[in-house]
Amino acid sequence: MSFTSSEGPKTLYDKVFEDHVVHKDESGSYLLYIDRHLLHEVTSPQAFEGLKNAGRQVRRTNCTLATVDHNIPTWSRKNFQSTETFIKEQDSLLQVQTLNQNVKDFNVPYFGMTDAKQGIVHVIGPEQGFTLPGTTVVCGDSHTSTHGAFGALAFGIGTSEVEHVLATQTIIQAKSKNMRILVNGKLTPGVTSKDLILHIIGVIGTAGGTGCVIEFAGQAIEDLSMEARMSMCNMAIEAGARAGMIKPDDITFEYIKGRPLAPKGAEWEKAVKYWRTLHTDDGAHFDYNIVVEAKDIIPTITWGTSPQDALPINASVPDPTNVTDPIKKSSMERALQYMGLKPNTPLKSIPIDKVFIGSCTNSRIEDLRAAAAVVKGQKKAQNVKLAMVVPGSGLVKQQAEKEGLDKIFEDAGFEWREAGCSMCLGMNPDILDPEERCASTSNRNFEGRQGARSRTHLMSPAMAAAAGIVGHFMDIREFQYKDNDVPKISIEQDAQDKALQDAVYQHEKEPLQQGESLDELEDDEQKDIPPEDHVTKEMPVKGAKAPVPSAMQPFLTLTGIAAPLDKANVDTDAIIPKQFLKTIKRTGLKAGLFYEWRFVKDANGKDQETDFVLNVEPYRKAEILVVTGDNFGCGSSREHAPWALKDFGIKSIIAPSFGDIFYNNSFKNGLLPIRLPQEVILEKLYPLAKEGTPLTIDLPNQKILDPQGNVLVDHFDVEDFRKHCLVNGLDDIGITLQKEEFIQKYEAMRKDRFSFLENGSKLYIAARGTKKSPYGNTSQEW
Ligand SMILES: CC(C)[C@H](C(=O)O)[C@@H](O)C(=O)O
Ligand code: SF4
Repeated sequence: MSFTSSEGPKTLYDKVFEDHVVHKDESGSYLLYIDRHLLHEVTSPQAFEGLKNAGRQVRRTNCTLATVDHNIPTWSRKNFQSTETFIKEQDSLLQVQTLNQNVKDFNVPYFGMTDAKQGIVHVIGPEQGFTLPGTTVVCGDSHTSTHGAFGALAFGIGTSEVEHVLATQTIIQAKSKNMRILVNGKLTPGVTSKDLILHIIGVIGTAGGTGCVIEFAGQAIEDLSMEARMSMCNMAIEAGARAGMIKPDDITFEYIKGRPLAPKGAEWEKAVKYWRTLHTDDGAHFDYNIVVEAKDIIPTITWGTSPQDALPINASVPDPTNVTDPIKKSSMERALQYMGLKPNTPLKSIPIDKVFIGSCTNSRIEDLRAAAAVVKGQKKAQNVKLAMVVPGSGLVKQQAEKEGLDKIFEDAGFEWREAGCSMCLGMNPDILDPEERCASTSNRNFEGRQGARSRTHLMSPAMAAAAGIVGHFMDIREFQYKDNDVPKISIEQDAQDKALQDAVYQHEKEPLQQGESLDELEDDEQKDIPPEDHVTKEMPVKGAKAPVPSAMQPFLTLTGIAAPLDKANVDTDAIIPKQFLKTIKRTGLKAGLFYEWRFVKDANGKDQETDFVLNVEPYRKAEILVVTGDNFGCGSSREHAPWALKDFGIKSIIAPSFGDIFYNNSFKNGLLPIRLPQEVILEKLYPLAKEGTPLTIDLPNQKILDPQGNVLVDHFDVEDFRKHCLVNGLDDIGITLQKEEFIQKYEAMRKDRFSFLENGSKLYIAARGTKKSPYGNTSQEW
């Protein structure tokens, strides 16, 4: 039974999407059921607060799994006593404590700091078998696209949507376009999926996938291990896509089988039968088709401040004098200045200061093995001040230690750390000093990403490790390995992986009795789990007030000063840098808006205003932003970006295109993003904004006018449903809760057809409070 029935051949995305439609309204907007919801401490506090204020509960705790990752220090937890003593930064501590409390209040399964299963949210989901093919997976985090490697429809959402999913287990979605990136042939030795995805982003650009779900297909993709597939899909968001997907196959099933939250026994068989139907049908329509020849790709790194600034390692730093497009030329000049690079310098000759091996892109066991293979028997270069290796989860760490990888790194002078996001974003103490250059396996090289004025170059784990050994970037294919016994840049899944992984899981459980298999034990455990449907439905919510209708200010007509911004690819890290994300409130973010662009430090370390447009009259009172370049709000899912803009007084942003998640988040906060062709902006709106002339945005009539009432733009597009909500100041959750009947109908169908999804994270709800800490402490968070 399907809730929608479109005829004809379908793409993988079409199939998964259609199998989750709860309701489609007249305006064409869909309500989709969410199977898996991951939570972390940065984007959830305001969502839980919203639930509490409205007296709402978590609809399905067993579809939910929480962990801490962004804020936590990566230094040793051997002497861990309490979160309070371990986390020194008070704002980081507050976010972690808030999550600790929220998971208790709402009975959400949680891997806290004393749990060996804790780790980066996109590492733990797959590792536990929580992420499954054909599921919808969301998280208040842009790199949720990672989970698409399993043939799941997985995408990042903002905090308002986190609240929506917690309350309703659904999300309001428009259908995306289908894009296929076909990678023909085989990758050559030394070339990994990280090189492949950097190459692809270099070709299609960071806005290339906007509005699309990308399916990665072809021989080179099918040959990839699950871990390598995850690195690919992880960075689909850097190509601007809503999600990345790869058809599930035997490699996928083999990876999932036996994981703690994966279906077992007959449910496993039923699941695999369904999962085998999840592939693009012959003749299915793709809106965009891109073909890449695997043999053409060589190890690739970034030189600039956007993931699209990717080049083969044997290239040189680009020269802006060769660029004619003025916007591209000036952004290249700025990037080179920021990165401290001279045009035409060979990439291989650039020295580095630090190495970071980690992040949700490349912190899994296979990544660590590839890096260890390079490092084995070698020593970190003298000029490299720090090389740190941060495993993606406690379980990855344990496995690496069993294999002796920690020793290999430490012998070479690399630091071996505890799991977390770490220097990928530096919300914890792991940051670069100003102007330090880092060889990093992460996914974003934005300005200030790894610390104020930091310089990030993205690359594969083996390339980052090699840079740490020789002290500058190098082509991994030319690297002289010391020890031939260790696997070199393995792209294949090692069968031993899972055996070891299973051993780790087993260690986590009660010791097995003689003759008892792990499978049997898990089946028994699952029998003990109380029959759940809406486990928390009757649960009193601590701190809950009487239900209040939450409504926004209606948006009708806006007349205001429009600030001109002549930039492309303005990412949400630039709109609101990471240090301002450590709040548990939605307000008070004005001071952080465009912080690195609005302020410089004086000799006394005090903030002084720059000549950035919002510091100049009359734009200090701007209510509209007129942006000339594409892809405004790309990158992170942080809803703090629209919160900060709103706090400043901005109510509408006009740009040629927007980052998908930012676009969504804006509407949820009463902020109107308007897409217009670049030539219209340049000809009609930008000149008026430059001279300080106010603009009028008439949302009901979808027009833009000048102060005399002359029509400048006689039509802009906005989806009916979004317009309806803005014009009437309506709250999405309230609207969705009125569709309870449809949600229940879907859930009844799901219980039958997708019974193998029912348990979800229930194992950890039942187990809560009974397990011992692997570190031997009695933990309050356990
Ligand atoms: C903090 C979170 C909102 C953010 C994201 O969405 O990506 C972070 O993980 C990042 O990588 O910038
Ligand atoms: S991109 Fe970095 S900060 Fe964001 S979830 Fe991944 S590891 Fe964490």
